[in-house]
Amino acid sequence: MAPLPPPQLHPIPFCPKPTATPSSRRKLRLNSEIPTDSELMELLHIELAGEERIAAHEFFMTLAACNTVIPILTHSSSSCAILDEVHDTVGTIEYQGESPDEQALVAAASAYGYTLCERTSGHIVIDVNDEKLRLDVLGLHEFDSVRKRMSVVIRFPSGAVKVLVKGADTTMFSILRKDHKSYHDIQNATLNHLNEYSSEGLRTLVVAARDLTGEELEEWQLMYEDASTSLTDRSAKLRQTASLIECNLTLLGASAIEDKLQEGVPEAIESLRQAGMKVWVLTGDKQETAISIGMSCKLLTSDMQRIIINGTSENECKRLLFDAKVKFGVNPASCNQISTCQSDAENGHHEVPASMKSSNFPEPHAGEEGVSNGPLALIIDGNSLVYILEKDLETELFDLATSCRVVICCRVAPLQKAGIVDLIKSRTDDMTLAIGDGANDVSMIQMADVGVGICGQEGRQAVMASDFAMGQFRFLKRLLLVHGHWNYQRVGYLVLYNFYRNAVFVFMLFWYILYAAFSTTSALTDWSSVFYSLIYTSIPTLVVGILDKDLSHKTLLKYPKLYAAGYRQESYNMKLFWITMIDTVWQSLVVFYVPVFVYDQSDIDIWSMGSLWTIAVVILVNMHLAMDVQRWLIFTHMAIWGSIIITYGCLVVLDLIPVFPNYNTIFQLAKSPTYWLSILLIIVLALLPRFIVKVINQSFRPSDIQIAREAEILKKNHSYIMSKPDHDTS
Ligand SMILES: Nc1ncnc2c1ncn2[C@@H]1O[C@H](COP(=O)(O)OP(=O)(O)OP(=O)(O)O)[C@@H](O)[C@H]1O
Ligand SMILES: [Mg+2]
Repeated sequence: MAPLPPPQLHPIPFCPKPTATPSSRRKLRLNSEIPTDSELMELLHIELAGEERIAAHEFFMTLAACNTVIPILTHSSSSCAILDEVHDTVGTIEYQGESPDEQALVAAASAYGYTLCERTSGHIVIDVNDEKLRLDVLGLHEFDSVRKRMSVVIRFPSGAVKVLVKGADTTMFSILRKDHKSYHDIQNATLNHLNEYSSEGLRTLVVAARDLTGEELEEWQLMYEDASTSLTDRSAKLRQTASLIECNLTLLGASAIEDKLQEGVPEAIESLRQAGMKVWVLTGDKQETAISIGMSCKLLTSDMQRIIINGTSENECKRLLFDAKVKFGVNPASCNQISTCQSDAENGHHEVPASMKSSNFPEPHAGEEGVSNGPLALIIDGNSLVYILEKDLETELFDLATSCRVVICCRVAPLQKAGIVDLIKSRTDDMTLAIGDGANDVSMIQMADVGVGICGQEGRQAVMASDFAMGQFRFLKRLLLVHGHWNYQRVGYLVLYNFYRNAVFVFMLFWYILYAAFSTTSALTDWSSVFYSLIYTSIPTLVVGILDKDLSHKTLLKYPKLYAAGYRQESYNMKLFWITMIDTVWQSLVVFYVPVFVYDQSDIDIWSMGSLWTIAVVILVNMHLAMDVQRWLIFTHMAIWGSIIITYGCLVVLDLIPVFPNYNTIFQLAKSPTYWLSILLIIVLALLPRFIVKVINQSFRPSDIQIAREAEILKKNHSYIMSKPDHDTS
């Protein structure tokens, strides 16, 4: 008998927490916000006979049974366990599960009258149009990203045993029964529907089932038992067991689920791109779905030229890559700076995209002579990646991919996602960032330099494997553009400052050793040497390192290009390091020699000189820091000026102890104005070159950050003046 075309489940809006609708004698119903197809509904309510009716019945039974969703009765006087009892009360049922897609499918099945209402380890109960069916679950082959399908073996009350399977079209069509005479018609009709749905950006699934014979069941049961209790290679054995029964299936239908983009995804991606990052999408979804999602998050635009690589053999992939390179004039990539970031642009229940950021990433070659005019977008599928990543075609892919503005890899397995990140990591010096929300993103998150997990509805595996966790994709913009920028500036400055802070002190001691002709005497007390790093100068370093901000978060979010300072290494680079070191040598010479010259003709003792050097160097490094502080807070004032006061306090205390050689020195010194004037002279002379260079740089060669800062300050002052009442401004 030729089965009729399979029923198509119409796009179902995702309904995360459906609740029961109060209707008399219908005990467990979800809130019917889910739109249903009236024709299909009618079909499902006629007598269970005829191929179309049976296929529709089995389709919804599969949706309700083939999943790992757990129904939770939150408020009900009824119990599904009492199967034959008739209840008038209404229960509220909620579905909980790892996959939001499955929750949506179970909710959809419920809307069509197939309500999953109980699940234990051994059985499930499905309410089929008010008749409760208890089905024994003999085994479950969980979904995995390699098989891209899942199956469940069910014994029906009639004694028949069936395997119900659902999965991605790519892996489902190969395991369907092909001897059926109308197989091709059904397959083509389903494929057309699938293409239609996926080009609308919907996530599609194919549903199929078959009866198991007694022998098949026996053989499978033996293998399943062995595999599920195996201590070694368990997942491989289970996969092998699954393949035993996941074959010769009858196609029942296909479903499509809308996976809405999270709020703010297109804007976030746009900002990341403006900041100079290259965004790549790595998804397990179908190509059409991925392209549609790419369009809706504005990653792909209509003016882009698409290079599609869908090879089925190594040679074909090679040819496609080569042709694309020739056609679009792609030269071998010479870039050495790329960064990656995988982004979950979708709703929490649909993890997805991966991306790469580049600083000096070679700009797309599109637009070259006789070639193309628009930017390039590379779309490549998982099948091709099998040949490309595992063979010697990586270089070709790298050249092509780095020449494209956008890269979308679809139907990729978790390890392929990691492979792509590795491709960029191993061939460039740039930082890669991967972001995702599903278990299939874990390998990629771990492979990338920075892994970000989104706490979505797909479980917590991605979050557990990540360096940073966030609730939504759009927060990535703030994480990178604001916190990334601030942290880079702070760390860059602090590294230089700490080198300077320690080196200026050591150089000062070094000049003394030279001056004293290596006499092994010491001018500074041991206490001063220890306290210098520990007390006198440590707190300002910490406070500025934690609290300083060069620009406000508003400016940084408004002008994503300011992020470029990071990958241009503006805050810390070799040039800056050596300039700082030269400045350090100058400052240490000033600190040491000014007192030497000032007190040249006096009879001052060495401990007094040491005391002067100590306080001078502490004031100097704090003034140096004060010159660079960008945002003055009460804590910054307290830390910087407080450190100088504390240093004086410590010197006074130490000089009060008669057994110390420096006893009383500070009291003698502080009496004379020469002491105070020499400190002033040291500070002015030491910081003068630095001050002049800063002024020249800011006036004649301001960086983007300095310009933005100036604009921010002027605007603030301007708005302050504008907002002042008349009598104030007058
Ligand atoms: N629970 C499931 N049961 C059966 N098939 C599934 C299930 N979840 C996903 N699939 C199918 O397997 C495919 C691959 O899933 P996978 O989780 O690797 O990627 P994805 O969820 O589509 O995309 P992303 O990379 O964005 O997570 C899906 O596109 C879908 O067709
Ligand atoms: Mg997924």
